[in-house]
Parts: sequence; C-alpha cells; structure tokens
Amino acid sequence: MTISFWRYSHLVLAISSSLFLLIASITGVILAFEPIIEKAQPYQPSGASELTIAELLSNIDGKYEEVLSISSDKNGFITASVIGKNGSENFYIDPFTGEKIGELKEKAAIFNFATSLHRSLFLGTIGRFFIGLASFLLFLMATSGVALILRRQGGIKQFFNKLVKTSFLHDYHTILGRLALIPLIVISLSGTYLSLLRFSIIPEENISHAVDYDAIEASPKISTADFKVFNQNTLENFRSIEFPFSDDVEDYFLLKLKKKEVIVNQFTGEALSEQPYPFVALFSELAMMLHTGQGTILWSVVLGLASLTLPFFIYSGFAITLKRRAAKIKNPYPKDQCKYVILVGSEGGTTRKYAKLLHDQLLAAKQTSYLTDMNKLSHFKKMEHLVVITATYGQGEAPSNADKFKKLFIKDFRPKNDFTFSVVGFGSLAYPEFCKFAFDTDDLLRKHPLSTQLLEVHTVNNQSFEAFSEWVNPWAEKVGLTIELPKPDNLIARKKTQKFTVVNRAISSNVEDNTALIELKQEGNKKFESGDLLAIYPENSTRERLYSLGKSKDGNLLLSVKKHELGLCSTLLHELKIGDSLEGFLLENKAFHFPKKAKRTIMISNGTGIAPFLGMINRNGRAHEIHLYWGGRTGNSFDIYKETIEGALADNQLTTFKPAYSRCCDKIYVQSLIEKDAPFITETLKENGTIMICGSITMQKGVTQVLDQICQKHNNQSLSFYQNRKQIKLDCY
Ligand SMILES: Cc1cc2nc3c(=O)[nH]c(=O)nc-3n(C[C@H](O)[C@H](O)[C@H](O)COP(=O)(O)O)c2cc1C
Repeated sequence: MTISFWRYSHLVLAISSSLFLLIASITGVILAFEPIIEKAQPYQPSGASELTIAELLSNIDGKYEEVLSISSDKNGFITASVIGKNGSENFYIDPFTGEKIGELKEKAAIFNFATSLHRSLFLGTIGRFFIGLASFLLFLMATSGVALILRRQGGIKQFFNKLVKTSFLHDYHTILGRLALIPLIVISLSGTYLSLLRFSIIPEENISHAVDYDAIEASPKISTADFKVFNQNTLENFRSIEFPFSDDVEDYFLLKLKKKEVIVNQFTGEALSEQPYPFVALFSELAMMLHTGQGTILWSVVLGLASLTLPFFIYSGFAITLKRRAAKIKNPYPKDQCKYVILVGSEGGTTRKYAKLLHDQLLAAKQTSYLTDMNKLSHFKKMEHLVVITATYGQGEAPSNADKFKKLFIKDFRPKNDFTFSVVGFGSLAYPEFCKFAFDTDDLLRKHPLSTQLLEVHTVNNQSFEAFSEWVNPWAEKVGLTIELPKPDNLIARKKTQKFTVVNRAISSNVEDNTALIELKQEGNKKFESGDLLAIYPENSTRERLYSLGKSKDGNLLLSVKKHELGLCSTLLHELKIGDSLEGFLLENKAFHFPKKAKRTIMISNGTGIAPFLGMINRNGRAHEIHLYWGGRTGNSFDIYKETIEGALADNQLTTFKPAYSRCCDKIYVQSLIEKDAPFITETLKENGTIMICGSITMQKGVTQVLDQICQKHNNQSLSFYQNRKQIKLDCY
C-alpha cells in the first residue's frame, strides 16, 4: 500500500479522535498516579502471600464479634468486614494477627473526577461510546504509524535503527512513536475491550453453582483450621471469603480464589460446588489491570508516560501536516495558457517551497508559469518548458504526490509540440538511493519523442538553497531569462556574524587549482571543532556560503578555498591579505566531528575537502590511527598542505597518506585507491572504525558507489548499514 494511504489514514484518524484522546491522555496521566499511591501504602506485611487461608481464619478468629467477609484487594492488601464493638466496620487487617491496621480510604476527589471524565466525559452512555471509539481509533493510528515508520526506515529489520534526521518534530514523532508503541497498543486495545464489555457487545457470563441442599451433611464436624480447601490455598491465590449467615447446614462459606469459586460446607469442610471463572471474566480482569495499572507500580509508570506522549503526538502531527500544506500553490494563469510548467514532487513540503520560489520569480518576470503536483500531470497546450522539481522518498521512491506520475506519463501524456525539460532532485546523501526518483523521472522524460533535455539532472542535498540556486541561473540562461532567486527568510535566516582576521595564507603553485589555504583568527572565543562550518555572506547578499573548517594547532580556523570564476565568496576570500578581516558565522556540525571513540579513522577527500582533516590530524593525540586518502590534480596541488601532512606523518599523528593525482603520475581518482585497499577498508568498518568523506559531490558519489560495492562483496552488508551505525560521515558540497 502507498505511503499516501497510510499518511492519509493516520491524519484522518488523528483529526477524528484528537479531542477525545487529549482528554483521555491527560486524565490517564492523572489516573496513573492512583495505583502508585495506593500500592505504596504499608498494608502488606512481607511474607503474607504465603499464609494459607486456614491460617488467616485462625489468626482472625475471636478478634471480633462476628466476621462477615475477608477480601484481598488489587494490591494484595487484606480487608475485613466485621461486626465489632462499634457495629459494622470495614478496614485493613494484618493477616498475621487479624488486627486492624488501617482505615479504608475514600477515593480522592481528583481521581473520582478524572475517572468520570476519562470513562464518559461526564456524558453518560454517549460519552462512553466516544471514548471507546477513540480508543479503537488510537489502535488504528498506532497501526498506520507502524506502516509509516516501516516506510521511513525501509523495512522491519531497520525499524529500530537510528533515524536519518529531518526535523525536530518529525524525528521525535517517530522516536517517541517507537518507544510508546507497545504501551499505546495495550492501552487502546484494552480500552476498546472494556468498552465492548460495558456495552454488552462482549457478553459477561456469571458463575452458577448447583448445590444439592437436601444432601448436605452436618457431620463429621471438623475445625475450619483443618478444612482441606483452606489449607491447600494461600493468600497468593485468594480473592475473598464470605462467612455463613447462620449455623444452618444450608449456609456455607463462599470462597473466591483467583481462578475459581468454591462453596464450602461450614461443618465438614467439604467442597459442595467448584466452578472455574469463565474465560471472559478472567480476560476482563487482565484487560482492566493492563488499562489501569492497578496493583503494579512499574506498569502504572509506563502507562502514565505513554499517556503523556499523546499530547506531543497530537501537537507534532498537526504541526507536520500544516508545514506540509504551508506552501500553497497559486496559479494566476490557466494551465493551457502557460509556457512554463513546473511539476513538483514533495512529501514534507520543502521541495514545494523551492518550486514555488521559481514559479513566483517566473511570474514576476511576466512569464506564464503553471505549478502543480506531479500526480496532476495532464496535457498543457502551450507548454514549451517543463521543469520537474522532486524529492525522493522510501528507498529511492516517489513522494506521495508523485507516485502516479510514471503511469500518467506513459498513458495520458500526449503533448502536441516540442518541449524542453530539466529535472532537479531533492534528496539526502545519507540515503543510498540519492535522488533516485529524480533520475528515474529524467530517464522517462528523455525517452519522449518531443522532449529535449536542457540540463543534466541537478541534485540538491539536504535542501541546500545554494545548490538549488546553482541550477536556476544556467537553466534561466538556456530559456533566455535572467532570474535572481531571493533567499526566503524561512529557508535559512542570516545569522549574527563575528569578525575573523587573516593570520596566514598560502596559494597553490598549480595555477589551474586556484586554491588557497587560509588561516583565520576569530575575534572572541566561540568554541568550535574541526568539521564545523564557517558561514560567509558576501556584501549586499543574503546568500550564505558554507566552508568546512579545520582547527589549527594555535586554535585558529583553517579554510581551503577554490576560487570560482563567478563565485562572490571564493573571490572575496582569495583576495584577502594577511591582516585583512571579514565577517562570518561559526556553525556547529556535530555530524562531522572527529569520532573520538573509533580506534581507526579513514579520511577520504579531494581538493579543498582536506581542510577539516588537516585540523583533525593536527589535534590527534596519537591514540588514534588515521589514514588519509586525498585526490588532487597534480603533485603541485599538494604543496600547500605538504608541511602539515609530512609533519603529522613524522609525529605519528597520521598513520598513512595516499594521494591520487588525476592529471599526472598514475592519473587516477581517489576511489581507485579505495578499491585497491578494499580488504583494509572493509576490515576497518567491521571493527567499528569510521570513514569520513569530505570534498566534491562528484567525488562523494564515486567513492560511496565503490564503498557500497566492496561492503557488499567483503562484508555482505550495504553501505547504508554502516551509515545507519554512524560509521560513515559525510560533508560534501
Ligand atoms: C523517510 C524518508 C526517506 C527518504 N528517502 C530518500 C532516498 O531514498 N533518497 C534520497 O535522496 N533522499 C531521501 N530522503 C530525503 C528527502 O528526499 C529530502 O529530505 C527532501 O529534501 C525532502 O523534501 P520534502 O520536504 O519536499 O519532502 C528521505 C527522507 C525521508 C524522511
């Protein structure tokens, strides 16, 4: 079944039951305290459960004028109903002495109030019905939630694996969902069952005894202390005993044990009738215990905590849905009048925001643009340029608003005129099938006889605004437009910057590299680590450019920057001289910090991607094995890093260094080195070592492909297995 089915079901169930569930959960949390408070009372002396019923009766014998009944409550506390000096009384007794040890307390008003609200909303039968229904809907929601988590995690085996992070609310909706799953299923099913029982949909059977009163004998009379059935059963197994009304031989002891009732002749001790409780009665008792936690502190705590998660689920669930729907599409022109058609595939709403950004810019440039979901593909009479902007979900699959696209495209898409197309894929490199659905869509479009591909598929990792805008300019140029995307505040807000001064700088002697190694000293002392990022905003621009940082021996920032012809930031950085300063912002990037617990770390980089590794190697206290693979153009490309690397090798801070040069010597890429060292790499992963990759996206793609192949071959595991265990750390751009 498709993800949209489960998501839709989950949402509809939540909408229809949230109010009731909110009330039931808050009252449920209050009620969870009741059994905890009760159970904490000192009315159960240790060892009491081992006393026999005969011993209990002997211990109470003679203490009161008359004993009417004795019972064991849900907590195992013994209560007696007696006639004493003050008339009829009920209280807790010590089963070893028969003495009164405490008064029966009335239920606290708050618990009475919470119970009524929890059971019936103070609305009697109607209220009970809605609460019962909400309970069942909660069970269905848990089921649809499981289906959604299975889709997110990629199968049952990965159900409890670490999540690939998306947003706080989305992630914790899933994490708490997994933790509270079993208790919530138990609460919902037991609640449903108790409602069915209350409405007699499940019929309750009563025990009926058949005693032949004419045949009851009054002899041989023996002492109750010698009754067989009283000696055979302990308080562990005891519910209650009702004493005979009179000395008539027809009056008897009614003994209720955990699983059966016994009628006992008051003179001879003979069991006159024995009836087991029906299954429904025992099951109802279990359901009650599971739903209320009565009698067990631990389960009450679990129930209380599980109830507490419901308000969070309700809040986060609606917040996620609203975010998804936030990017509402407005189309001022009818679909058949538009020259530009933008189709969007989005699950969480982010890709839709980006598509809308482009759509709005086209409209602002007085172009006829039409934006719609991929599932709404149809005939667009005047379409000349088609843009598909889509995320990938599941394991390389379509998002829910694009899952019918392929079918529609093959069956119904019949444009009459030539059209160009360009596909932008949104995805995450943390997934093995990076932007797969975008590539699949591109393949499909390429096969159309009237289509012309304007640009290769462009991928955007982690919703990077920069990566998206890198596609916009060449595309706009190809269709004869100039578009400057304004960076919306809600994508990434400009941060409060601080000042950095250049204290060192080296330029690569290979002119083609156009690379600088720059050391910056910060004004202030904000903490940072190698692997963190420096955000730079060129003057008059809200655009942010992020650089991976190394931390030098002196605690300064190490940055390696390649100058791009039209790159505002890289030009600015390259032009800086020693003593110059610039504004920037330090961003923590925990996911790319050095793994201090791993004994061996393999670092793979190309070009300027070496910068964070220089910092990590600089600060390695030799306890860790570090192996660095680095790809550059020629031997000269290495010059600016040479001193640090050779120094680290001499000091044992770096164990091995293996360069791959693409324009000289063996003319190889870094992934060839990885392929050659396959056994070493796979052994490292097997022994919980870490692989860190930093550099260009192209290099990352090549390297992860090779890593996946060698992991499958040597370790019988896919790369995602190690990714999920956080043994693969990526920082590519
Ligand atoms: C459950 C789940 C599965 C995903 N699967 C993939 C995947 O297979 N390949 C990929 O490149 N990205 C995958 N992603 C990442 C999303 O495509 C990426 O976060 C995208 O920016 C989300 O855009 P949206 O908010 O418009 O849905 C997945 C994300 C989630 C939450």
